[in-house]
Amino acid sequence: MGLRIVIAADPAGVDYKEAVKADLEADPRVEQVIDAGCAPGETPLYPSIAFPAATMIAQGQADRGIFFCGTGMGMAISANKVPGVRASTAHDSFSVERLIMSNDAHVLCLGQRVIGRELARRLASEFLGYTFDPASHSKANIDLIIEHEGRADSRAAH
Ligand SMILES: O=C(CO)[C@H](O)COP(=O)(O)O
Repeated sequence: MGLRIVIAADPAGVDYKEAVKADLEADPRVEQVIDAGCAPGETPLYPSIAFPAATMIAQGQADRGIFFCGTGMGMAISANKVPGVRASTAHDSFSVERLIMSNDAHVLCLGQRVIGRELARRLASEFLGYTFDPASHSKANIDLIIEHEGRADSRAAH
């Protein structure tokens, strides 16, 4: 079964979102592309786009996300506030590889004001090519993050 990818951007990242969206729609590894906005010409604040987009992953409606803003950082910070979602900016091939292989992340965040369009398109494609190995030594790190989130949730509930 193919990947379900949610894409999202604020106004500073929308041009790259549109370019990557076209790539994903032509990618045989991708089963579904979900565009969580914004549309060109809209002017939302980035958290208002990132929260619902990341929630789609937390709720199992999407497998991974590729989010865009000026630097990639605001979208990453916002996405990480959604429990269960791991997101980071990564602007080179090695970091994108480790984002999956070390961090089992769900969301790659890219900065339209930081890297060129062709590099963004390439990194988005590379991001889909990796699958986390649950037998790797990195699993213990991920488990500790998940355990911490569980504790944080139970504290919030009391
Ligand atoms: O890059 C951004 C957030 O990390 C966003 O696209 C622009 O944010 P701003 O500098 O607060 O306008």
